[in-house]
Amino acid sequence: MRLTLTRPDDWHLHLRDDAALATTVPHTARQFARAIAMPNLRPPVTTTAQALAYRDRILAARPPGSDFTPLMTLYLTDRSDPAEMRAARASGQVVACKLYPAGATTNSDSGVTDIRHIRPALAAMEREGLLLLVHGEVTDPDIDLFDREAVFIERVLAPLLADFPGLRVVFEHITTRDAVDFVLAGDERLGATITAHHLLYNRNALFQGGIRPHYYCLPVLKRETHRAALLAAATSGHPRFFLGTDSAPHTRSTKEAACGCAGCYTAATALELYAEAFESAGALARLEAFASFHGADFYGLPRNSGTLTLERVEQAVPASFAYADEALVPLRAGETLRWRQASA
Ligand SMILES: NC(=O)N[C@@H](CC(=O)O)C(=O)O
Ligand SMILES: [Zn+2]
Ligand SMILES: [Zn+2]
Repeated sequence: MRLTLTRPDDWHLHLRDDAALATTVPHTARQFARAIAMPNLRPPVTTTAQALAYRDRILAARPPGSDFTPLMTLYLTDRSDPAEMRAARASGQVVACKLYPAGATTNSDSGVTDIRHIRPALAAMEREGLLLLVHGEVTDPDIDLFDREAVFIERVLAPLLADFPGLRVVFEHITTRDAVDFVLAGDERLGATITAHHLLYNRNALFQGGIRPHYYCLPVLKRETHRAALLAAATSGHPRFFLGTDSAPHTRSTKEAACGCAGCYTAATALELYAEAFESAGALARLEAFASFHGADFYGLPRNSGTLTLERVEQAVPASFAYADEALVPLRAGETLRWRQASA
């Protein structure tokens, strides 16, 4: 069996930088025409000049003949300058800014400590037509880790949407039924990305016979009722849910550690993982819209031409990839996937 889709885009991706790009860029370029390049580098990408320089490094890592296009983002901080938003828009390469609540996730220590600090920047984004992408978790240590997304909706996201009625917002890597319901109840300014791993796994995967660091990401996997709600949303055909892998590489030694990093690496087999999830719901016919249409439409960008074909032939996932001078362990390392990309 074969499944041919319009070439998809990844609306949430971590490519990292420098030597890492030699691994990450070819993996993503093999499947995706475009990807939103997350700005949580060290130091973070906070200016248009930094974003354009980062873009050049990504382009230089493309395989020969690849037309893969990174879409650039800026990292919001307490000191984000509204004037930077005009420069970002004028560059034609920066499409969005990313809100990381300070301390919420990997490389978020320069993130925003209070939304009030970025009100001028948000107003400028609204004027310039830049999207706001959010890591939607509160960082309040009194809030249970599994409740941080739901509390973010109520404390931060709902007021923010009300205060900036012209801002388009993507609720990134949603993990709960609460987030699905909030997006469904929202207007056309609010979209959401969903990862393959949150469609395929619930939190049991983290503890299957022992602790499984390669299933640890943020927001953390939730209980089965939430996974089921995400799968229903992704396969519903609703246009404001779209593909964002959140593929987030960390070296083996920083994952398999006493205090391991958050992030699952899925870019090398992203479409195969999504195909498994959609097949499990009997919804393969809806994969193309989720992967290739809804995101482009939400961002106001043209849909891609060209196609990607998956075939229902098993493939083994490598135990690891070379990554700078270290090893990178992908999700499902050493296991088998039901689908593989044809001839690429
Ligand atoms: N998702 C993750 O667990 N990690 C991401 C950061 C993020 O997307 O929150 C990373 O950069 O490693
Ligand atoms: Zn995040
Ligand atoms: Zn991410």
